[in-house]
Amino acid sequence: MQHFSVPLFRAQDLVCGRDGRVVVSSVNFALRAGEILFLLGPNGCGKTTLLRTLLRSLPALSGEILVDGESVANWPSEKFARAAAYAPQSVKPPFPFSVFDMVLMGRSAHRGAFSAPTRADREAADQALETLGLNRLREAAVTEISGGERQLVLFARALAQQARLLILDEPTASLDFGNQIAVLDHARALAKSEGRGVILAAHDPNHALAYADRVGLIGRDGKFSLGAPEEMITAEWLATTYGVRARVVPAQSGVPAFCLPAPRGAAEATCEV
Ligand SMILES: Nc1ncnc2c1ncn2[C@@H]1O[C@H](COP(=O)(O)OP(=O)(O)OP(=O)(O)O)[C@@H](O)[C@H]1O
Repeated sequence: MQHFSVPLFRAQDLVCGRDGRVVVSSVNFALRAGEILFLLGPNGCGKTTLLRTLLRSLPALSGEILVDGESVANWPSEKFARAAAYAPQSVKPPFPFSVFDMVLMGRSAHRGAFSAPTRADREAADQALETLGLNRLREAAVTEISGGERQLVLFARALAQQARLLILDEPTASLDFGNQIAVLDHARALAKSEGRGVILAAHDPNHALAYADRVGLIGRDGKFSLGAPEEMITAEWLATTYGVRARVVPAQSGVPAFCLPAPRGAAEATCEV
């Protein structure tokens, strides 16, 4: 039996890169069932590189990845895919699969490569479409829907995979305000009600302040650092990382902390911390 204190997922002294060049270093974290980890950092700092390394689709330059305390280095890909599901940044697929077939692809880890989908596979795909309000697009070609709709389809495909760990690359980037909150609420429900682990790359610090249990920051130098959201997302960090003056309002009376950027040229007094 799994001891309760063993994290669902752990990255240990991980160094990630492209073509042998180090992009992100000093990655150390343990994610427990029920936790949400946000990754934040400027464009090009290495969030996708790190996520793809965690997923083993890019080789780690050094370090180790463990699921339930076991190194995944030699796991067959089907076994790893049953543990970890991925929704990439929105991409336009090369073939006009139907939305339903695209979501059904999330089930391929649960059956042999050449086996027909089972009833359980179809039910899982239907459930994911229903959850995200995508039923009306069920038969639409994924090449003929909007960018935001395609992003929801990629999230639905990851949901259909029913893995214990969800890795989401900017899942709200092309979504309207309502769908951003719906996706984040759903990710939180999966963590808090079903005990899944969620790792999510994002750009909006307010999303991390409202939804993260912990935040991993990647600096422009590629160094990874980890902490509680309000420890990591400070006015100083926003200024040095993005050159944005902002006021960070601490959590109070059930309202999560949030940051309020001041437009350049606005009076200094508007963003006192
Ligand atoms: N396919 C690739 N081949 C080689 N280098 C790449 C490739 N994709 C990205 N890079 C480089 O790797 C570094 C990290 O890129 P990555 O996409 O991981 O950053 P990111 O933080 O996810 O960026 P963004 O916020 O813009 O999505 C950058 O220097 C980028 O130019």
